[in-house]
Amino acid sequence: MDHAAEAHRTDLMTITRHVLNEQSKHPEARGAFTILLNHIVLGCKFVCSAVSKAGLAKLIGLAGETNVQGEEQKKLDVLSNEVFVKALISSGQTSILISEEDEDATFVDPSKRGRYVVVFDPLDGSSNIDCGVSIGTIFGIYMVEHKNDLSLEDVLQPGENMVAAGYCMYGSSCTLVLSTGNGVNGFTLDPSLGEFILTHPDIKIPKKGKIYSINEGNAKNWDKATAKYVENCKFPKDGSSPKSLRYIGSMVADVHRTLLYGGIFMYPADKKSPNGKLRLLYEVFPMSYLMEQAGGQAFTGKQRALELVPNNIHERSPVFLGSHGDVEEVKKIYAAVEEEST
Ligand SMILES: O=P(O)(O)OC[C@H]1O[C@](O)(COP(=O)(O)O)[C@@H](O)[C@@H]1O
Ligand SMILES: [Mg+2]
Ligand SMILES: [Mg+2]
Repeated sequence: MDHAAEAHRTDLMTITRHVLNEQSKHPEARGAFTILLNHIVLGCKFVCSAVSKAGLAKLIGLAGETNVQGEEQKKLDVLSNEVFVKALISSGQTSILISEEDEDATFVDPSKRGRYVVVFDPLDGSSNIDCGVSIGTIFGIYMVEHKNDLSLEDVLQPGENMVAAGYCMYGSSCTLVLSTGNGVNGFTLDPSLGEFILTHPDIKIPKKGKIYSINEGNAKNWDKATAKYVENCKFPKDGSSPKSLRYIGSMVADVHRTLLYGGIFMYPADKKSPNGKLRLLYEVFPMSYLMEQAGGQAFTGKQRALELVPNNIHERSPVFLGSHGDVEEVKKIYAAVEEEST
């Protein structure tokens, strides 16, 4: 066999094997992270299976109503939350969980505690469930030094302190994108094997893209800088071609496209929502972490997103993320508008 064929053969890699390889780079690691990740993967497979039956579940009773057997049908976002909370606690590796669906932080029982704090959006883009459009799960992972005397301070850390982040997209295929701080890799679930296989190794976002992604319905409330940037996407002053607009309304799907094709995804602050819409801990931070790891940028309109320090677990933040060059343009426009006003 020649070398090329040999290399091709060794490329078949499951997500577990990939994480074990990463672990071997840290001699002090004892496998706790691998166990945690296996449980996140389990949660993703579970939710993927539930999402694929979402339309069928409606045949026997609307979500949130009672089905013909008299059983309560759980809404998919509630079900997904239960799946992830159970999967994470039973990993034995978590200490605090923050979920979009739970008002308060969950402090894991000391007998089941590990060293990791997991922040997650169990089902992102839930308004798209009923029309079969891609939705997903987003997660970020922090590590705590100690397992006792834990407080919210252990969670309210800047995004740059995360040790890993990722998302799983439930779309035409089930795709898990992960970074453990050493680049970004994408895995696709082979349903017949029940395994996530490495299909997108070492993802790098294009330096500039041809797509912008924003909810244009909010235009009347935009600030000057956002309006100017979007105008420039449509009528570029440098004579280049206008960008195309794509907006799905599921952050996971919009960010996934941005990561693979390049361009920019924006959910800015505006007059109606001065902090934007997206949640800092479990939407903005994990996606910003992945973008930076793939060579892109994430900016809030004022600063690098990953440097923000959250004040509360469900805090919101504006975000502009994507290709390095496109986010750079937004930064320049914000700086110019700021200078004009001083
Ligand atoms: O409908 P809008 O205002 O454009 O908001 C879309 C954004 O809201 C979200 O759906 C919020 O996520 P949830 O479904 O988890 O609440 C993002 O996925 C998406 O980017
Ligand atoms: Mg969400
Ligand atoms: Mg959600």
